[in-house]
Amino acid sequence: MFISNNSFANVFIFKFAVLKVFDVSKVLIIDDEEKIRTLLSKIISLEGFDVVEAGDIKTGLKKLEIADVDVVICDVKLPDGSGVEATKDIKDKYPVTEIILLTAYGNIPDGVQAIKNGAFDYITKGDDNNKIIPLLYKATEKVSLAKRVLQLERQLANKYSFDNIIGKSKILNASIDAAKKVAGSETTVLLTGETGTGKEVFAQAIHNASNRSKQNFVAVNCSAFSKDLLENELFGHKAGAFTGAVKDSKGIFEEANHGTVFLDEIGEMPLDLQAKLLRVLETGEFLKVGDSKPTKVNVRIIAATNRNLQQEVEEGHFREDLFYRIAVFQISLPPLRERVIDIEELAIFFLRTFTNKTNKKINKISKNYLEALKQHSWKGNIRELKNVIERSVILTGTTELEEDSLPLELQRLGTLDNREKTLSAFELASVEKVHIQKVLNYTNGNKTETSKLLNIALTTLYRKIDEYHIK
Ligand SMILES: Nc1ncnc2c1ncn2[C@@H]1O[C@H](COP(=O)(O)OP(=O)(O)OP(=O)(O)O)[C@@H](O)[C@H]1O
Repeated sequence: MFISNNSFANVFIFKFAVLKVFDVSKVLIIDDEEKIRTLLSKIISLEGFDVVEAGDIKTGLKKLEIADVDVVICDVKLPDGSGVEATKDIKDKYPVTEIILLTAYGNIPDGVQAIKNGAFDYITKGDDNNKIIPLLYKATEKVSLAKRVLQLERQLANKYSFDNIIGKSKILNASIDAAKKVAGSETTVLLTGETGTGKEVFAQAIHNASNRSKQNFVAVNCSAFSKDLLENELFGHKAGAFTGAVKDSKGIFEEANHGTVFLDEIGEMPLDLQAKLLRVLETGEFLKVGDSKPTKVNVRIIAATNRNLQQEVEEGHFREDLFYRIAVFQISLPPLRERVIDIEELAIFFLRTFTNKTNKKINKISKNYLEALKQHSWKGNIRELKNVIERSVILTGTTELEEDSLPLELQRLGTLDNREKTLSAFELASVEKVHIQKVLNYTNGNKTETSKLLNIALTTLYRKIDEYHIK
């Protein structure tokens, strides 16, 4: 039982009408007494909140799955369990949602336990009538702040600007200049380049330098989904569109409304989705899966590919009209082997990143190590370099990165000045060294097992390890 006083509604509608400063928040009332639910619902709706109701915990949990609820007002004694216990389950599943418990008169322990279980607060039915609306405002304020923090954290994690794109080479700077010029416009941009050349980093820098920087930047990798999943990911769906679609769901285009959508690996997008994308580009409209009414959005598109899209068009894999629509402004990102001059700066940057993470005191990169980096062909570009440095930092126990901490395929088996001490890549012994190292890796460094697998005596293995300087 909750309110018996009818003047309650009038007092609070008057008192708090002026305080309506938040977006419409959704409140779920879980109470088995219909009269109370209806009255509470009326009062809360009059305050401008969007209200949903449930008569028991099970129905309440279902409503939580379907609606984006900010605050739950929950009775303690419900036909299928206790609201105090349900608080725990709800907070586990929806940590941002706040819960206000309605406890029985004089039952403080319930309230205390509810707060221990994560409730925002509790009020005593009938006694604390005048507290419900102010408490609701406080709870919704906490929810909006939590949502804002989540959004800011997401933005911060993605905060790339042109200033922290590392590299001084002319070829990279030409790409940066072009990107800076186009950033402030609304033009669709196509970034091309091999894998790991920094296309996503550029896309984020363009977004952050644009007028849309305070809005969402949402990235999707078109090659990571099947056709149906990608359609759902991009455009969202209506409840009931397919088995399991219990509630309306926003797609990436809606999430990024007023912001930027980054379509990575656009060359992998199936042809019929390309038609839908063209429509978004031309009209700003699309149909959600299972919907008959178009949804309108305002997004800027930045696309990226490591394929030759022109060739994909010629081969019939990519729509020509879409190609011309997205390739308005193309920026190509150079592979790392074409900007060897940037390798040192990048290596120092990643060394700093990983020593900070691991608390190691490595502050130097040896000449040989750097030379080996410069001679490598870097098919995985900056991503590969980053991984190589991370590996070396893990393996290094001194203050300097040495060549022997590099993967074997990067180690130059001998430099010009100490050729006599090391092995030429053509010598049979170099193959033996690599093979022993591989078997040692396979056995996690277990020498007895390694010698057995190699079919040599353990003493021979030790001799060879010493001879080839295997670590
Ligand atoms: N100029 C740069 N300075 C520092 N880090 C960079 C730079 N460019 C790329 N990186 C880093 O290299 C990695 C690969 O970059 P990114 O994901 O942007 O490449 P990509 O071209 O989009 O790759 P893919 O085509 O495989 O999606 C990331 O970890 C990124 O942080």
